[in-house]
Amino acid sequence: MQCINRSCKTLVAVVINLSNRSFVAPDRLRALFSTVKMSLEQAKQVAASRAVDEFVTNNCIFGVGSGSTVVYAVQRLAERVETENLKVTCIPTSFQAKQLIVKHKLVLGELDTNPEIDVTIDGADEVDSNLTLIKGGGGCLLQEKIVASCSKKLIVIADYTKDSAKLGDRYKKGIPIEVVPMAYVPIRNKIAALYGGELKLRSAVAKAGPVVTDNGNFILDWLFTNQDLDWETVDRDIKMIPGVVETGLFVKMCHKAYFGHPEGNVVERS
Ligand SMILES: O=C[C@H](O)[C@H](O)[C@H](O)COP(=O)(O)O
Repeated sequence: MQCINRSCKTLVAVVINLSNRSFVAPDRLRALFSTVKMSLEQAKQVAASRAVDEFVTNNCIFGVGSGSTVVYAVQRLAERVETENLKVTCIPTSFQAKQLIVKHKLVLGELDTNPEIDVTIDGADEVDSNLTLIKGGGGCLLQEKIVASCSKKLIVIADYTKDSAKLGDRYKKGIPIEVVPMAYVPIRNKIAALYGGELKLRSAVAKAGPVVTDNGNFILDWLFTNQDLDWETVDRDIKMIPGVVETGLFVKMCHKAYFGHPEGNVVERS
């Protein structure tokens, strides 16, 4: 872990050198970036394992969140199911989550048969000091919010870079808003008129045109400018606009958050 810290410091030095226009060998730079990325993955993994160890119990109904951090939670869950012979029914929050459940040979459930979930473990794009969340960086906000709303507890797992005092301090891509495709322009205008900022239709990476969600909708990313808004009111106001399906604002839903650090420690907030 000291090695990771050293690498982070070296990377900072490299960036300073770059800004001073000193020469840096590309291979060395690539290696440093990859070390920092590795340490972020380790941070996600320790947070995920801690949450699964603390909240998953025998016979529980378990909501499986979406995103890269949740991958580690499902891996840890599969280990525990195997070694402790646990019975856990998993409710997915996305196509990705469903694939993870199937890949790890876990029991797949659905809200039709399990409308009450004991605990859901999910990632987040940003978590503020009140446990208000921005979610939906991966486009899964709608099913994530439905599953969270059916859960006795929503537990967030994240690396330390998601831990924020105020929304917008660290996550710069805005608040995702899932909308019915035909309404994206009027919705964009109405939100800008209500609260300001800029709304961008999210573009797909390996496809021409916009991202289409698991539910066949579009995503607007709202780059808000006022960080001191009452997020509960904002969430309600935006959802009143016809054509808005859901927002990535999760207010008063999160029970506890675990932030993993590269050194292996986990900071908890509840
Ligand atoms: O739509 C995606 C979800 O809200 C994710 O939980 C969120 O984007 C965090 O993902 P990651 O764990 O990859 O940072």
